[in-house]
Amino acid sequence: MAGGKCLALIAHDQKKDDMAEFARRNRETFASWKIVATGTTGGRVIEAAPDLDVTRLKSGPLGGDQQIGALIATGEVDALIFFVDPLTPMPHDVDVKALMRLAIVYDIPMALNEATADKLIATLHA
Ligand SMILES: O=C(CO)COP(=O)(O)O
Repeated sequence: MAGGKCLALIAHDQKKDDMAEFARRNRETFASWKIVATGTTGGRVIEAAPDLDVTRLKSGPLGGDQQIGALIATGEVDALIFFVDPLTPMPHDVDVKALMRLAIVYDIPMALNEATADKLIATLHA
C-alpha cells in the first residue's frame, strides 16, 4: 500500500447500490487514490468503476472491517467512507464499532453517510 493517498470504502448490504453509484459518480476524483474496500463492497465498486485501483480485503463479517482498522492503525488509510445501514442488526457489530473507534483514535476523516461523504469528497479534489 506504499505511495499515494489511500481511501477506504465500505457499505453495508442495504447501502451497496448507493456506494456503487457513489463510486461511479466520483470515479474521476478517486482515480488518483488507492482504494481499499471490504470484499463485497470492493466487488461492487470495481463493477461500477473498473478503472479504479481497488484492493479487496475480506468481507466485513469475516474480518474485513478489522483489516481496514489495522490499516488505519498503521497509518495506511487517509480517509474512510462507510455507508452504514442503521436499521439492520449485524453479527459483526462489534467489528464495525471497533473500526469507527480506530478512525477516531487516529483522527482520520470518516464519513458514515452519503451526505457527509459528498462533503468529504469535495475536499479531496485539492
Ligand atoms: O459488512 C461490511 C462492513 O461492516 C461490509 O462487508 P462487505 O463489503 O464484504 O459486504
